[in-house]
Amino acid sequence: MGNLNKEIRDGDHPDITEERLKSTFDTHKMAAQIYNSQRAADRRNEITSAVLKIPELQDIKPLPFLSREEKVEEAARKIGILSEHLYDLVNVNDGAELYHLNNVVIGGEGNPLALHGVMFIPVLQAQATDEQKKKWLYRAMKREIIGTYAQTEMGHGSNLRKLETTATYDKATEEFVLNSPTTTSMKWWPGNLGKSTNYAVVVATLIINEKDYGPHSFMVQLRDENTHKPLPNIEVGDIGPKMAYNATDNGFLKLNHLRIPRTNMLMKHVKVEKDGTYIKPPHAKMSYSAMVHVRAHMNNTMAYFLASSLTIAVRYSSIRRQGHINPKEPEVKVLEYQTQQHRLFPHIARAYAFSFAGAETVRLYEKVKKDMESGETELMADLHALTSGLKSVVTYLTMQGIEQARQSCGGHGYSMASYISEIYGIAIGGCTYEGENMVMLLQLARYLMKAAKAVKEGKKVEGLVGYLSAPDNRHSLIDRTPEKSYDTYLKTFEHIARQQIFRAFDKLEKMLTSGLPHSEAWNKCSVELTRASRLHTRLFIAQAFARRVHDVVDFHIKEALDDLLHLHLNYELLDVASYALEDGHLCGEQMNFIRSELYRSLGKIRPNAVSYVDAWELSDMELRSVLGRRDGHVYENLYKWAQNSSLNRTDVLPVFEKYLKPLMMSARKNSKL
Ligand SMILES: CC(C)(COP(=O)(O)OP(=O)(O)OC[C@H]1O[C@@H](n2cnc3c(N)ncnc32)[C@H](O)[C@@H]1OP(=O)(O)O)[C@@H](O)C(=O)NCCC(=O)NCCSC(=O)/C=C/CCCCCCCCCCCCC(=O)O
Ligand SMILES: Cc1cc2nc3c(=O)[nH]c(=O)nc-3n(C[C@H](O)[C@H](O)[C@H](O)COP(=O)(O)OP(=O)(O)OC[C@H]3O[C@@H](n4cnc5c(N)ncnc54)[C@H](O)[C@@H]3O)c2cc1C
Repeated sequence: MGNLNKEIRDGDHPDITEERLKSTFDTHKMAAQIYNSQRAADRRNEITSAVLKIPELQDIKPLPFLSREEKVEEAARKIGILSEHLYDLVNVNDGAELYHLNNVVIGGEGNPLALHGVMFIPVLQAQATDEQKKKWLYRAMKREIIGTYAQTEMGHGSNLRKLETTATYDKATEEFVLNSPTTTSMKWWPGNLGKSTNYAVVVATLIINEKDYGPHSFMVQLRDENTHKPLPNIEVGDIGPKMAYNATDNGFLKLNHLRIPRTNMLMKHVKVEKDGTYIKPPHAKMSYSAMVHVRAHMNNTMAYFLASSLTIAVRYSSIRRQGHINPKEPEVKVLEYQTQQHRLFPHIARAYAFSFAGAETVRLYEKVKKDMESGETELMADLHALTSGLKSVVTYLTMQGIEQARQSCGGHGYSMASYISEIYGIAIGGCTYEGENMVMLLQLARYLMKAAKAVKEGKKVEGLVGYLSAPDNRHSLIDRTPEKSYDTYLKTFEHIARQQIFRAFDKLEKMLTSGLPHSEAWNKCSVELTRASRLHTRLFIAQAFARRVHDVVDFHIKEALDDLLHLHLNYELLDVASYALEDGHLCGEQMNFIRSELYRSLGKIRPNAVSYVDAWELSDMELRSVLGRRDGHVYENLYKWAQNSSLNRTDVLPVFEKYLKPLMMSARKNSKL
């Protein structure tokens, strides 16, 4: 039998090889769990190998040494080369293959086609009529035109009802007049809007006969297809550097009474007829589909960002030696410290959990998308609730995990050589885009409050909130039953979420009965409401993890995932235990049990730690991290990496003659006086 860990190679750092030799499971079989099939895991590696053979697709130098302009240019250069090889490298109809190709070749900092693939094409697929698809979608798919999704304005992002960009129907000419009447009405933020795209789906408030019909989507050509110059009545540009994600030209757009044909409104579900008659869509929020598309996929993206940071941190922790546990023995790998394990391993478990919850979410999304094709909208509310909660919880916990990974690398974690700070910057954008996290938690809370009301009225609720009408134990059975089952944990999570949902509900009801208007009462309860949403979502994540482990057939993979799940349940429960201690559902003795199970889990995970992260099969090319190198040879490469610094081009910088020398000379002169 070969090595179970597939990353073992001759010449690797012995400390990392030692870790890999301990693996109890086949890392490539584990990759099949993470990427949802063996075929998908194989394809990732095939794509990476093919890319490595194309010299023009390699980074010209480490990305942190590029200026913003160079980053934008480098991403565009690679997009150009990629299009020559695209059909040989991937199945272009497979989103996961395209996503992987992008991560390997370009990375997370963005590229001119980022929004084209993630929002422009999906919005046309979901909202364009067949005729409109012929006109724009097929050209977009061939990349004859490049587009983006322009919704957010300088003054409004969360509250779509107050978008100031107007699309006023002119019956006489059968046109919409698009206008940005104020500074705050300028579109502000859309990815690639600034410089790359020549088309955009612009979301504007529809006005017919002075009546406001709310946000609707319109296709707008922004630039000439040949010269790329902005068209008349259009002002467009880049919004400037950001915390990260700087290869992307997030942009602004001002429309000055721009006229577009009536047929440029995306009209698959909603219509404005020639005479200005408005025909409602089957569901009022069908036009929000592009946002739901991204939210549904974000769990997997976040799992990927988290796993990338952890791969870097865990590999580095296995070659970094510092200090002693036994003073008579050599310095230990920092991974031996319990604090280091506690800092990293629960986040490894979360990365797996997010990936499994993500797979379930994408399945539901695909079903709803298919239903919507035929005007069926029943599951839209469930999907919106689920994606709103997950988007918020997963991005927030990812942020925590990446920062822990950075700190766990000590000083070198702070260097861009680790690349963790860039991953952090990119990932935390997710807390804001596609709906600010608090706003989206409150969307889920609306759904939860409706379910709580139904239960209070004696109705049975099902599906994602089914547990609200299921029987509950007064006391948790953790450590109270002979068999060790995850059900006792999941029931405890259910209890906690249920209690909080009803606590928020009761508080809200009390305020409403006291005569407070709904919106004011809602605001006064909103912290409790967001807590309810978080607990409900964390329950869903734990359940999704347990469902996946339950379904795994391979004994060794099941055992390894079971260890991670055990860690996850104990760690997460400790994190929210105060809710269960409050009403005596858990007692001090059970808390001691959960804590000792957590520490036991850390020890159980330890031998497989490197293998759990290796199983994500993230190549050196896509990690772009000196600390996270597969071969563990960090130190000599840190030194090589620093040679790229432009400050090292000369021994003496001009600033010496200009500023430092005069400063020192004058100080010396003064001290002689
Ligand atoms: C939802 C809002 C907050 C409120 O909307 P509004 O219309 O004002 O609400 P109300 O009238 O009050 O109605 C509320 C009711 O409506 C229900 N509702 C709301 N939305 C939906 C929905 N989508 N589906 C179903 N139902 C819905 C809601 O439940 C209420 O029902 P009820 O009354 O309680 O019964 C809205 O204002 C809003 O959404 N705000 C947030 C704005 C937002 O999200 N903006 C996003 C702009 S675009 C953007 O940010 C883009 C970012 C790009 C990032 C790029 C990086 C990408 C990386 C990710 C990679 C993804 C990979 C993809 C891979 C692939 O493509 O294959
Ligand atoms: C990297 C990045 C990429 C982006 N890409 C795009 C894109 O391609 N296309 C596009 O159209 N947009 C894009 N955006 C914009 C993004 O979607 C919005 O910034 C986001 O939806 C948040 O809206 P906002 O900026 O108006 O935040 P605000 O709503 O102003 O948030 C400020 C604060 O107010 C709070 N708040 C607001 N409303 C409520 C409420 N009702 N209840 C309680 N609290 C509230 C929020 O929680 C937050 O704390 C992008 C943003 C980023 C950072």
